[in-house]
Amino acid sequence: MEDTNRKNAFVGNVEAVRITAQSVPGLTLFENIVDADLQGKLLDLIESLLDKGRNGQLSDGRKLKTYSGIPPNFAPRNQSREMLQFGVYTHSNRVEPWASITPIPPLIQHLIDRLTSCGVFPPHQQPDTCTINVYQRENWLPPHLDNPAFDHPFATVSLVSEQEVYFGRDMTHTVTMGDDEAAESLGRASLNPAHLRRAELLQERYAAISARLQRFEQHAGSADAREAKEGEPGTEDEVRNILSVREVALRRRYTSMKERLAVLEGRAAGQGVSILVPEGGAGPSFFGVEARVKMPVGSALRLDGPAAAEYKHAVPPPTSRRISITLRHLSTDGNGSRLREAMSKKQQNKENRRLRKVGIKEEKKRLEAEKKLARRTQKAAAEQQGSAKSLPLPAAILPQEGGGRGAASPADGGEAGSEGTSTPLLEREHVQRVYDAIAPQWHGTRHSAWPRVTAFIETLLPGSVIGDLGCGNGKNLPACNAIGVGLGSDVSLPLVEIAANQSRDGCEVAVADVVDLPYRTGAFDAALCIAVLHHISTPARRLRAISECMRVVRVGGEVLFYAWAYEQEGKAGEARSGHKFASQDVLVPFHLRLQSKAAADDEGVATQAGEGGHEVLDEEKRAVVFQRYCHVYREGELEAFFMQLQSWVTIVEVYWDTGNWAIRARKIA
Ligand SMILES: O=C(O)CCC(=O)C(=O)O
Ligand SMILES: [Fe+2]
Repeated sequence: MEDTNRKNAFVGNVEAVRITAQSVPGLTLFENIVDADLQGKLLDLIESLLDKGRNGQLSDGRKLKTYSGIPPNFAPRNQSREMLQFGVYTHSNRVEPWASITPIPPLIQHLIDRLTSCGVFPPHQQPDTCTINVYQRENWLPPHLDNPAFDHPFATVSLVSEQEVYFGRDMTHTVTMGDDEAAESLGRASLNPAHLRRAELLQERYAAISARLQRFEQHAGSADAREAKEGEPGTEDEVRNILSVREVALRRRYTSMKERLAVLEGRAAGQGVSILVPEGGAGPSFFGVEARVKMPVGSALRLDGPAAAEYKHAVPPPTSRRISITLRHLSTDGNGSRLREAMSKKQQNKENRRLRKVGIKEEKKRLEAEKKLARRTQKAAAEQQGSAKSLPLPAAILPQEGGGRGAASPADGGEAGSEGTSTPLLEREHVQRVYDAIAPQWHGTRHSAWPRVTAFIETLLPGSVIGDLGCGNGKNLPACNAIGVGLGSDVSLPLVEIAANQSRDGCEVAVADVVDLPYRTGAFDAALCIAVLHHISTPARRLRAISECMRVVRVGGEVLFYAWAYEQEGKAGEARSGHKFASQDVLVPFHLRLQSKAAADDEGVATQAGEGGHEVLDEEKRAVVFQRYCHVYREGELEAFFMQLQSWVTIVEVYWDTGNWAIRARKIA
């Protein structure tokens, strides 16, 4: 009785309902369906049920699913909202008719009656389910079609604040959480959301980097140039040149991304759809939006025909807290029985199992990530080993300090008077030539940065300019480019050529010996020198390589060095390589499969160091065996070099990682 009175009172208070057909077929907006008085009463009911739900008090002796909070795994993305449901329970767009839930309350039934009397619902198909969505400012819903178990039409009433709803047949979305990207594209390659997001990130990075470059340029002409020693790049002009080369490279990448962005936007416009990116960068972006419908407070939006069946709808984050009430009718099957009855016990069990799985999905993801890290660490150890045992290096072919070069002849380029900067024959034959020849096969098995190297890169400030000194095939460069800009150099041209293509937009790389780097003093914010020092054949050149790496970072910048360790036994629980070295100076064989050798010969890469190298054919294994020179470092040996640089370099960290000694050092002056 009480209910009937209310109904009469409310109907009398509402102004004429305005009905607007929208551009999407089957979509109709009904304005002024709910007046302030009815909204007030609905909000009182909703707030009191929310209070009870949050406190676990919505129960009639059984556990009721009437209230659901935001699932913890959705919370970081805000891709959700609090919910109250009546009649039938739905969860992530799945209908679960067997779940215990409160029946439709009289006030909601009153709202349904009102909608029916205004022509929103046909009298013969009154909604029997209700979902109330409570959105905080950052909450949103991704593009979706409502579960087909619901009849059409269905309708949503909007309360508290005005809200836009998006429609699009191929609408997709991505989510950006600060600097993180969780691409959730659902197809449509022509509007690949990941491309778009990359462009935005690049734009942010560009701004950060160009601000830094400007500051750099202001100082460069004064302090650095004056301090520059003879023979080092550092005069004002040289500084400006290097800066402008770097800036041109950045600008080129930036421009190419901007162009790609414009093409995407143009293509979208040509298809009559738009791309909507969140203000401030964080939040959901929507792609392929064909219509945007503003729902005033108190309006109802009815979806029927194509608007319900073909067009996805999405709810972007509201400008302030918003509540919606969606009213739907659960389908009947051919026999007139409800889905609840039609769903067999077996199906229900299957569904329950699936839901439990969803519950442990997060845990599984975590375990998978852990396993992946362990696999990568093992792989790093395996990469280090090579397939065959190393041989001690005959002492005679080791270059001698103080001008002698062992077996190298003067024509090979003497070291006297050049402070060890010209590459000795041993390194040219047993390092550079080997890598030149094996580059494609090497690249095929070295895919990503080692975990602790990645961890170091990820500690750097966004926009950092990072040198990868001895970059090999460039496997560290994508991680550098994800934070800022990575510039790589390596002694092997074929490897550098591979490295150039490691990132989608290309990488800035150069051919250089690490003992003589072509970069201006202080050019980088940080640098890597990974698996390089063990290929350097004399103590003078090792010292020179370390000080070159330190020279090219700015004061305050850090360099991470990794070099192969003589000690191959890790501590208990650590990954170990199991390798035993016969001596500290060794030749480590690399088996180049014959096919690759032929391919390499075709490209002329194996012949760069001249014909008649050291490699031998192993017909049985169908491989050409190259010998890589390595000097493996004993504990403390690398630190000793740093002692000599004490006045301007300090060691921050020393550790053993899967068969390598690692040193993180900072430039302090
Ligand atoms: O809150 C809205 O406006 C729409 C809600 C919705 O689409 C849904 O719950 O399926
Ligand atoms: Fe929906």
